Amino acid sequence: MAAINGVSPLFTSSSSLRRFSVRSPQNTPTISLYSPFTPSPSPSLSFSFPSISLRPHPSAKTRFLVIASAINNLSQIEPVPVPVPATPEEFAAKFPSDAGVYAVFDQNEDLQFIGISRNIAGSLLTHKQSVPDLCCSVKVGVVNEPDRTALTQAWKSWMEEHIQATGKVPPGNETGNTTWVRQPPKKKADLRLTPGRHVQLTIPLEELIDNLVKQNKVVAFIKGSRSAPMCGFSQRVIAILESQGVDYESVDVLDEEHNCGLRETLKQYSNWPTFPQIFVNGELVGGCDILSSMYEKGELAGLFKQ
Ligand SMILES: N[C@@H](CCC(=O)N[C@@H](CS)C(=O)NCC(=O)O)C(=O)O
Ligand code: FES
Repeated sequence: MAAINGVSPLFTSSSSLRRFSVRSPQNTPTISLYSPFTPSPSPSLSFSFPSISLRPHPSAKTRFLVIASAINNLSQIEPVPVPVPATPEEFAAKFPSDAGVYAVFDQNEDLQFIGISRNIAGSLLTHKQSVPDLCCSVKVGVVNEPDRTALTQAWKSWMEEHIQATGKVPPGNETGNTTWVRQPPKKKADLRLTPGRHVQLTIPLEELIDNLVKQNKVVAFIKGSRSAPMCGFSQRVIAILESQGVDYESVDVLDEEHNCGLRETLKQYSNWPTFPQIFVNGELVGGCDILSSMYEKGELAGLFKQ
């Protein structure tokens, strides 16, 4: 059963909202609406999708004035200005951290994007930080019992309303527009010992390795790149390092273009015959077995703190 709460712009937190129920005559989903407004004539409203009528919740001391409705009344919700600066505290105070739908407007009050979120305040903060100019005010609708169907229905309802009113999809919802999509954090590039085979360095490879492991706190020599390890042992150590949240460098020993000769020279430098090889503070810690064992014993945090 879906329940949807429209959040009024006049309130700074969801806890201060009053709740009303909306029930369809055919007993289709109950929708709860929050309204900041004081008594009004008993409301009765029909929506095209889904077909429902409004009436005050029996326990409500005040009656519902149809302004802060959620799914079929996007146009009737006053937008809430987005706080600047964009801090988690400001957003948590101003917007609910519940699941629901939200519509974002730019400074010209043009609707840019309609989104679904499991944490509306969190999503809005991310948007404000990544596209501040497009994110000036928002309308928010909290969805109670927010299963996938209820959320999708709420989103679809707002989207249909906007398309009906303007004849177009908000730019941020157009196919291929990734402005509002959370991008996965970019992985660091692997380090390279040389610019390429075409440049003949006069510095011996041992010295390059020595500099590299001494100038970087954690270095993993692996087969393949950190984003696409070419061997299960290397993959395992990358996963372990990532799980620790440690800032580390990686070097691909199979990259003969930029690390020509590294595979054999490193074995001599470290006196260790296999890869991966993990160095911390210029010292070889070991390979996959040793790192895995330290991980299982919970010893890695201490190692990386040194
Ligand atoms: N037991 C080793 C497993 C790693 C291993 O056996 N690596 C092999 C296969 S990837 C290797 O590097 N052989 C030398 C080479 O390929 O040059 C560890 O703990 O790291
Ligand atoms: S490349 Fe075959 S086991 Fe590592």
